[in-house]
Amino acid sequence: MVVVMNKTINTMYFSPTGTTEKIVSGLAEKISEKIDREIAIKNIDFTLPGVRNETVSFAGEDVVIIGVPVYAGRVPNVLLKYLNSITGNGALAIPVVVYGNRNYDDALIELKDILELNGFTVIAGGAFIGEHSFSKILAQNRPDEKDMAIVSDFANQIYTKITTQDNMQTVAVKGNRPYRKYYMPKNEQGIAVDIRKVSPKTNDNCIDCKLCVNVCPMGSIDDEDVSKLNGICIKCGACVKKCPTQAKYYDDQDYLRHKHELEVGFADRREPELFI
Ligand SMILES: Cc1cc2nc3c(=O)[nH]c(=O)nc-3n(C[C@H](O)[C@H](O)[C@H](O)COP(=O)(O)O)c2cc1C
Repeated sequence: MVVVMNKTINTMYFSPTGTTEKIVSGLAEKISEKIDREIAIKNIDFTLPGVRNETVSFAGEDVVIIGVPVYAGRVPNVLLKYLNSITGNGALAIPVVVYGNRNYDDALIELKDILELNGFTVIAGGAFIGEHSFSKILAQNRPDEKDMAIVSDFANQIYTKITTQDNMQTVAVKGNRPYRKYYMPKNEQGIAVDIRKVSPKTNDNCIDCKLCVNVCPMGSIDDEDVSKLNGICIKCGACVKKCPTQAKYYDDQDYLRHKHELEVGFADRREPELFI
């Protein structure tokens, strides 16, 4: 039997430190390798704010692999408006969430619900692990080779599902409804602390290359004075991890305590979870 897949493979991701991009692109590449003809993967990287002003809509012949990092156990709230504006028109979707080895809580079910409300048919979903945005040691260098082997296996399963089922079955994923509240760090007394106002400082290593200005997903770093913020900071880690001279750092005690607590408390390796 010759299996024909007349689908266009699309990827969409928000990925300030690149781990979500690695999983989503890896999945798309592995699926397209199975298809017996040259196909181009269409990609929308919506990490930068300008891209999120453009409207996006799909059609029935599209397969869309869409990924976001897990922030506070949920889909990053700054993305909700954009995500809700994407139209599926019956396209098949594979939601992917990538988390920093603590937990993905209700992020995957939330992303799946958003996609279904937008008119997508959700046929598979996955939660993967990426190096934590706050840390250089928590889930260090993940996704790694072992993760990418699981990505490859997941791609095979997705390909099989798409090419063998006439009536695409939707998938159930792990998570609670109603969703749990946004996860909040606690201080030494066990009281929840709000680190939303925390933002990175800039030290003398800064060579004013403006890279941070160009990678900030909120477009918040002042072009003239890169130590100044003109908008909100979501603590995504892009400016800190991408700075070529390690000039961006945090000194907020609650933030640093939380980071340490995560590094100590969630050191045991977690493994990807696939739903299909
Ligand atoms: C504001 C914020 C909140 C986060 N919350 C969680 C969380 O609840 N659970 C978790 O395991 N990781 C959490 N992370 C870590 C990221 O989900 C993880 O590092 C992810 O791989 C980052 O994706 P990216 O490389 O595509 O930016 C959080 C990161 C940030 C910036």
